[in-house]
Amino acid sequence: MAAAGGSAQAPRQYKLAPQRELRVEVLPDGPLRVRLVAGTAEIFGTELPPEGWVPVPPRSKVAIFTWHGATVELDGVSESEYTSDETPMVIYVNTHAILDARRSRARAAAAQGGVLEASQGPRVIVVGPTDSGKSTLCKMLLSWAAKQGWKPTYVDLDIGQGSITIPGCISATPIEKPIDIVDGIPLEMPLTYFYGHPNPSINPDVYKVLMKELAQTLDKQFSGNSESRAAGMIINTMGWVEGLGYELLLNAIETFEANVVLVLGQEKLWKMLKDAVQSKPNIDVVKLHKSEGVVLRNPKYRQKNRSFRIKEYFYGIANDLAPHSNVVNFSDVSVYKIGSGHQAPRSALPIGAEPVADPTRLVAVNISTDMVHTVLAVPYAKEPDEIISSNVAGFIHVTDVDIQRYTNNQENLTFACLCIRCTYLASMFHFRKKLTYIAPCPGDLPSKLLIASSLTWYEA
Ligand SMILES: Nc1ncnc2c1ncn2[C@@H]1O[C@H](COP(=O)(O)OP(=O)(O)OP(=O)(O)O)[C@@H](O)[C@H]1O
Repeated sequence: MAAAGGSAQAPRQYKLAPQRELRVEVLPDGPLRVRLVAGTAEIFGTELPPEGWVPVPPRSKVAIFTWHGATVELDGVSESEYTSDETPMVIYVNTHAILDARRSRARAAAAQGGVLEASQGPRVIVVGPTDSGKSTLCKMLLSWAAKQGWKPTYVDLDIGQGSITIPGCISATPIEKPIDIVDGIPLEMPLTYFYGHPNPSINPDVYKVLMKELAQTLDKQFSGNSESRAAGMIINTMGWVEGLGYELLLNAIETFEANVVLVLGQEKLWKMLKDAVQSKPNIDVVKLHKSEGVVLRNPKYRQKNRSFRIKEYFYGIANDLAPHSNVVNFSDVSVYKIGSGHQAPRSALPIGAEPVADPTRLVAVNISTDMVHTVLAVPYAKEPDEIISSNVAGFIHVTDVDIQRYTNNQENLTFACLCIRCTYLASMFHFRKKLTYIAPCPGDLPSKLLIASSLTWYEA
């Protein structure tokens, strides 16, 4: 076992015996790279190429694992690095083999024109407390399946981290090849629904509605694509497994019709879920060991990581993208918030009816300086009432809201207030009312409708 730490480190080689892994934590400002010198090794299911250096992204915590033995070389500074032979990898790969057999059975059933249910591959949901290795296990199961030619669908319900697009979203995307060690989950074809907050307790009903929308859309896609249907889904979930969090997990199992529940590292949760679904014999609830290598991340780290995920959306993981700055008039866009939770006033209701909060109500919001530094989603919706069921085309980040910059250009002058001071000002100036934002691509926004959020990112 070898340890390391912060200061300059010379390139060093590790000879790994079969089924051993080298665990490395990369510093926030990296850089660190790895090279396979001999044998074969993989990072969370994706093989290291036989030649050349592979950069390991800053802040990442990885395990370089070998099935048959390998020598690897590290170059750069790390926060820590050590080897271990205590890994649950054999159990994980056996789980993959069972899922794979189910995929093959589903494909065969589809070829024989059997009943629709038989042609459905495994719908796997991975659950467990925070830092139990859920996202990592999902990556491995997806990459191993893709390596064998399947195109499983990755569904990410973890709005706290957002591994497909940004936090605050629930998303799904087909995985066509092992997940790239540097670029992560491919961004080309995600199906994304915007919740807008990193915590489902802010509006659990909206979270449930969005899960339902996503599940229905995937069902439609599967009905026309027997290969995707046979490959099935791997669903990642939040680490919140108590109270409302547990209720939402049950809801997710039901909504996505999961038939395999993999429970990581918590006996109590496994028992609770097993009891909860005992009347459904088609659901297998399986307990798996958590890897000792999983790194614990405190709330401050998670908050920082959320900001980095937002930054990466606009600037790229390697900081190699250049977002485009744009300006729109307030009158060119309409911003909505989903689910204010406000109750309709009694006066607006029929006599005797009690006001009930509508958690999925759409509320138009005024553009204000409070929006600076927040993320707004751009849905494909053309009408406001389509917003909740619409997936999003992308996101913009508000960099400035200009409400009161005066100009002496007197066109389009509108003043609601008729007091002497305003009337005087109105005769000289008009308010510009412009919103400035960055977007990943140049050009006009694909929709005039925007969805507000509580997600913020402060450009350094
Ligand atoms: N064997 C390992 N060696 C080193 N690092 C690991 C190992 N397994 C997982 N990690 C790292 O530990 C961290 C936490 O793992 P992961 O994100 O999979 O947990 P999680 O249960 O999904 O977390 P969350 O609570 O955010 O949902 C990640 O940075 C991951 O890369």
